[in-house]
Order: sequence, then structure tokens, then C-alpha cells
Amino acid sequence: MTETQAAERIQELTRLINHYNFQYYQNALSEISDYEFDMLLEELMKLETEFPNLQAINSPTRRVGGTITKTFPTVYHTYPMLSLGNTYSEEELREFDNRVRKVLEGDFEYVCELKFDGVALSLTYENGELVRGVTRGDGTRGDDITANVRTIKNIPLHLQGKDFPEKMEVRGEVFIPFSVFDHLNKEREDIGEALLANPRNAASGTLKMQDSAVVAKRKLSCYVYSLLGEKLGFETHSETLEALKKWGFDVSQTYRKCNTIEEVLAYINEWESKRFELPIGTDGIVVKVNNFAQQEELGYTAKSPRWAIAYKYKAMNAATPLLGIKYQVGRTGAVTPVALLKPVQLAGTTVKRASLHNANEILRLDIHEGDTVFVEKGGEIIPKITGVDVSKRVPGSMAVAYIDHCPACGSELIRAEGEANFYCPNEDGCPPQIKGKLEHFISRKAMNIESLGEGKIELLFDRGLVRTPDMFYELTFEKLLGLEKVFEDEETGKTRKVSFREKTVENMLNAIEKSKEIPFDRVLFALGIRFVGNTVAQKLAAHFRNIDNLKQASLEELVSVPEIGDRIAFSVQHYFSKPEHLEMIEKLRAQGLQLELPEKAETGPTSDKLAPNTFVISGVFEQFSRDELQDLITRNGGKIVSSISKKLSYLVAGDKMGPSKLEKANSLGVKIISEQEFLKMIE
Ligand SMILES: NC(=O)c1ccc[n+]([C@@H]2O[C@H](COP(=O)([O-])OP(=O)(O)OC[C@H]3O[C@@H](n4cnc5c(N)ncnc54)[C@H](O)[C@@H]3O)[C@@H](O)[C@H]2O)c1
Ligand SMILES: [Zn+2]
Repeated sequence: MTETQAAERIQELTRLINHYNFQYYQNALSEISDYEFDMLLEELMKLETEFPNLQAINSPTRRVGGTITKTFPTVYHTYPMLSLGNTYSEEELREFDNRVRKVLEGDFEYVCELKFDGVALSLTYENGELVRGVTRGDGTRGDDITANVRTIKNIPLHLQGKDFPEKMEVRGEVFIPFSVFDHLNKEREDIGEALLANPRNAASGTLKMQDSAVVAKRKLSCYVYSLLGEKLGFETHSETLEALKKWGFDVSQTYRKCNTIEEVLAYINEWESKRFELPIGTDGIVVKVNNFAQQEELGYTAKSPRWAIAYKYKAMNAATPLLGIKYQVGRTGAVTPVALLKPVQLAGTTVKRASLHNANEILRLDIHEGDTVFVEKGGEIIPKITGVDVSKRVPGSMAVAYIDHCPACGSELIRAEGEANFYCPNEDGCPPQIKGKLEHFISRKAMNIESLGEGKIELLFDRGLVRTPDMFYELTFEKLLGLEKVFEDEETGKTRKVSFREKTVENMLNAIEKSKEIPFDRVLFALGIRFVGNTVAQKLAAHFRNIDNLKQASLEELVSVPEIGDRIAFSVQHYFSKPEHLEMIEKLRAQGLQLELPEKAETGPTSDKLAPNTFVISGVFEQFSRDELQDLITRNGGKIVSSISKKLSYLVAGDKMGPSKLEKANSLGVKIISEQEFLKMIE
């Protein structure tokens, strides 16, 4: 390669890498796989080594990829937050070991840890109190996201014990466990929201949300793996991991001390498949020199420590022919494409289908009919298609054309501006939408008519007995007794018979009757208005008190409710603009469902858990307003007092509390507690 050619390629690589970095860190999007990304970076590194005079000062090989945003205050890191050198090969890992061996004289040991696939976080503690949480940002400066960090349950706000340093920085990885992620997506799918792409992106997007109450609902978690500070009194990294655990941090107990590179390799092999049993995503392991003095001896490059390296597992993938695409219509009419694959073994399971998310994804992957596709298994339940093996493409094959009519009812599909999903607009006439809405209506968080689950809706719908929720309340013993239907499982071909015997019918009718007591907010959720999940339903119910107020609410009134934006407001108005919905609501009213909240509850104490303690509330809180907190205290037998004195039992401290108050409370030895700790007291 000539120098001119190299310069051109370097320019091209730099442009690409900067672009992917921007998408990855700013927009939480992966346009290519991590492996492909790392190969681009490696190519750039090689060219820069070969042509050192072509290396730019700001080359992506010398900088941490992230950036800071303007929406949070910027904080300079005390110690830069670096990246890790990485490799996918045993050979390079051995080279790393040789380099370490050359620099260090005498014995040394490694600590192997799993590399958790989330978002790096820096936590600062002073006198055992969490004072700040900051993102990695560009490595030098990050975003101050303290309020969001405080909502993460396994990050201690106060440390346990006494032997912690006065000031210290703890680093860890924030993630969304798979189970939570799947649950979040199910909820989103249920109310017609676009799905989150993967747990890592979801965690990174969540950490940068403006509303920490929403962050709290996302149930983030954090594993910590590093302690920094002056004169900490520890000699090795593994000692700090033990100390962190003792102080109340969550340290994954999967780490191991290794004396030789062979032991490191054994650890790598052991976790290659075992990692899929963990509740969170991992993309490799991190090897660190254990001794701090030896770490200093090895030092740092501009971008990463020389005493550590990440060994990354290649994503588990397989190539298999695409047999077809199945389009599913959900309760809100959203159409989701699912790829049907020739069954293939992947990470110990047989894969027959993979998610394709939406039409954009099919376009982006440029999938043709009959293509052989690559499927990859992260930790998510459904594997995804990551690319096409173009070398196996059938000549002259056509690109997959997204359907333009509903596969269930034939209506022309529509796509709202800025949305990734296509919708079937035939809300009240499209069978999967009707059935989906009925399933939603009876679901546990809605009307909780459990005995109607598992195929019974299908049967009722088939027989024309129920098409809209009000019809559940017109069912009678005579209409139901003796109905039967045989279901066949698409995957296994096994059949199952649902039949309504006397006992079943009795249970169903009882459960239906009992659902008339379900409070208004849940009835509202049960109606299945698009974008109205259970939290939104609670907010709307609390604000409007009854369905008539809500039905008449103007757009301005709707958006004046906290957390209700245009999109939800339009959807609510759209729902109530339909005469058939209004008619159905009148029927529900006549049948005795709760369409209003009861008058505000009496404010007498509901428990005496807090008696006889006194409380002062100060600062701004995440989950509750100050009024709400005061209310909670008095209703649980506590007493609100206005000033801090020696006799005060607790100071409930929020954000932005005045320093003088804090000082006074500290000097008088008053117990200071956070909102979370307070809430624990009344659990
Ligand atoms: N697909 C894309 O478009 C794209 C774009 C940019 C970056 N990336 C990926 O991101 C990686 C670069 O990201 P990076 O600079 O954050 O480096 P990195 O993620 O490879 O390594 C550093 C990070 O590892 C994390 N980590 C997890 N467990 C750890 C442990 N036990 N000890 C120490 N650190 C641990 C920390 O957050 C740390 O910041 C690349 O390797 C690439 O795969 C992908
Ligand atoms: Zn339809």
C-alpha cells in the first residue's frame, strides 16, 4: 500500500468509526456488529503503526468513543475513564501476557472477570454517602446523572460498616437484566410502543432520561468492578472487590484469580457457554493484573490501561436459509415481521424463527427472498438476524417486499410519520386486534378475569359470543355450558381441547362478576387505548377522576397532566371520538363497572409503623412530591415537625437540600435518610 492509498483508507476508516461511535454512544444504535466495528478499528490501528506520520491527534484509536450531552451538567473525571484494549484471539491474548511478563519482574497474578455488556458508570462517595453518578462520556468528562443513579436499587446510597475511605470513586456497569428487558418489551408491545432493540441500548438510553421516575421503573441494576482514590490502603484489585462487597455493593461473584495465562484461558473456555446462564448480557471477559504497584509499572496508553485486556467472545451465530416471513398483528394493530428459518442449532438451542423488528430493519438488512441469513443469539429470548450471506444469494432473487395489506383482515396498512411500525387501521374489525383487545381486557393487571385465559377468548370470539368487552357481562350459564374447541400448537402440532363444563362456567361467571369491583384506573387501562399503559392510566384517572371528565378533556387539559404528551393525548381523544367506543362505555356503566374513582380517602392513619417518630422533609424527591411524602408520614403514624433539633428522629433528605440543614443535622447526630430508605420503613 502506498502512502497515498493509506492516507485515503485512514480517512475513510476514521469517518466510518466516528459515525458508528456517534450512533452507538449518542443514539444507542448499533448499525454494525461489535465484531465488525472492532475489525475496522484494528485495521486503522495497523495502518497507523505502519504509517505513524499519518496518525491524527484525534484519531479514534486514541480516544474513548463516547461524548457528553448538553442535557446534563458536565463533570470532569478525577481519574480518566478509559476503554479497554480488546482481542478476539488466543494468540493476541498470549502476546498481551508476554508484554506484561517483559515489564514485570518476578511473580504476578491476574484477576479474570466477566465483561458485562452495559454502560460504564462512575460513582463518587464522600464519608460513605453517594454524592455523584457520572457517565464515562468522552473519558475525560461525563454527564452528571446522579438523580437517575439514585433510583438503581443495588447501588448503595450509604455504605455499610465504618472502614471506608473518606472519599472514593467506584466504577461499575449498569445494565438491564434479560428478564426485566423482556418484560419491558412485552409491556411496550402491549400498548403499541416501538420495541427496545437490546438490553445494552435500553440501559444506555434509560440512564440519560430526564425523568428519574421513569428511570426507576426500568429497574436498572449495577455490578461494580473497580475502586479508585488516594491512599486507599489496598495492595491488590481483588482486595478492593472484597471490600466493595462488604460495603454493600453488588460485586458479581464470577471473578477468579489466575496465576498463569493457561488458567486465564481455562476461565475463558469455562464461561464461553456458561455465560448464557447468567441473567445479564456479557460479551467477553476482562483480564487484569491484580497488584496495583504492578499496574502502575505497566501504565497506560492514551486510550486504555496496559495492565488489562478484554477478550471478547465472537457472537454466537449461524447461517441458515430464510423460509419466509410471517406477519403478526398485535392488539394495537401494529404489524411485526418474524423470520421463519430452516431450523438451525445455535448456542445449544434449535432456532426456527428470529425477530426482524420492523420494515426498516428488513430494508436495512436488504433481505432477498430465499436468502441465507446470519442469526445471532444474544441473551434475549428471540434470536435476531444480523445480516445476509450475499455469496449464497440466488441470482435474480427479489428483495423482500413488505406487505401493504393486513394479513388478517385485508385492510390497507398505514404508517404514521416518524414511526417504524406499520399498522392495520381496522381497530374494531380485525380479528387479531379484537381478540388481542379482549385478552388485554381480562389480563391480570387489567380486569384480572384469569379464569378466562388460555384459549377461552378464542372460543368465545369464534362463536360470536364476545366481540367487545361489554359482551363479557352478558354471558350466561346457558350460553356457555358445553362449548368446545380443539387447538393445535403451530410449532409442535400437539392438540389441546378447551371445553366449558359446569365448574369452568361457574368460575368464569364468578370472575366476571367480581371484576365489576376493579377500580377505575384499571378499567381505563383495560380499555386498551393505544399508548395508555397502566402508569398512564393511573395518572389520567387520578387527574380526571371519572370517565366523563376524561372523555370531554381538551388536548390542552390532557397534556397538562404530568407525563402525558401529545402522542398519548391524541390517542385518548381518538379513542373517545368513536361512537362505538362511547356506546360500549355506556354499556359497561349499565353493567356496573367502576368508571370513577371514589372520593379522596380519609386522611386518618392507615398504619402506625412510623409512630412515635418525628420527621423533617427537605429537598427535591424522585418518586413523590413533598406533599405526598408528608401525607405518607402522617398516614403511617409519623409526625411532621418544622425544624431540625436534637430530638428529631429523621431527616428525609432529597436532592438540592440546603447545605446548612445537612450540617446542622449532622452536628446534632440526627439520622439522615433518603427517599428510598424512608419508603422501606413503610413497606
Ligand atoms: N457496533 C457498533 O457500531 C459499535 C460502535 C462503537 C463501539 N462498539 C463496541 O464498543 C466497544 C468499545 O467500547 P468501549 O470503549 O466502551 O470499550 P469496551 O466496552 O470494549 O471496554 C471498556 C468497558 O468495559 C466495561 N466493563 C464491563 N465489565 C468490566 C469489568 N469487569 N472490568 C472493567 N470494565 C468492564 C466498562 O464499561 C468499560 O468502560 C467496542 O469493542 C465495540 O465492540 C460498537
Ligand atoms: Zn387487520
